[in-house]
Amino acid sequence: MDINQLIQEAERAKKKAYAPYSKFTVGAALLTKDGTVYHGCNIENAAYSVTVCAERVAIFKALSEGVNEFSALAVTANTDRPIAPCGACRQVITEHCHKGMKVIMANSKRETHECTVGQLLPFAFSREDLNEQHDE
Ligand SMILES: O=c1ccn([C@H]2C[C@H](O)[C@@H](CO)O2)c(=O)[nH]1
Ligand SMILES: [Zn+2]
Repeated sequence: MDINQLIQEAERAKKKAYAPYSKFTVGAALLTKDGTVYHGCNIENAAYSVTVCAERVAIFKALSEGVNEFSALAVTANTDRPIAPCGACRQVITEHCHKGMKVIMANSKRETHECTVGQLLPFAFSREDLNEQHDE
């Protein structure tokens, strides 16, 4: 699966978005090591803060099926520049995807921007920081 195909999968996922409040639809496509693609779309809620982004939906779908080895993530929306995942999603992506994994950001004009997970969230707080947890 090449990058353009993965973006196309993200575009398909975007069509399923449930975004009646923002009207801002987002699609994500998560490629697993074995070549399976998990789709994600944003799912909003009348209690706005309960909304889940497309990226996290894709990751949580895979994890909930016992799949946790990923090789690329594509995200797309109707933005002027290729859509950049929000901070909450960057934290979740960092927890479950290796540092060198490619993140492909795109928009509906098929403009793209690529970076690695490590570049997406430098100096990330991670599970390693919890190892030496002491009370004062
Ligand atoms: O990277 C992003 C940024 C935003 N959203 C969603 C959340 C909300 O439903 C809407 C507007 O923020 O877009 C995503 O799914 N992914
Ligand atoms: Zn997000």
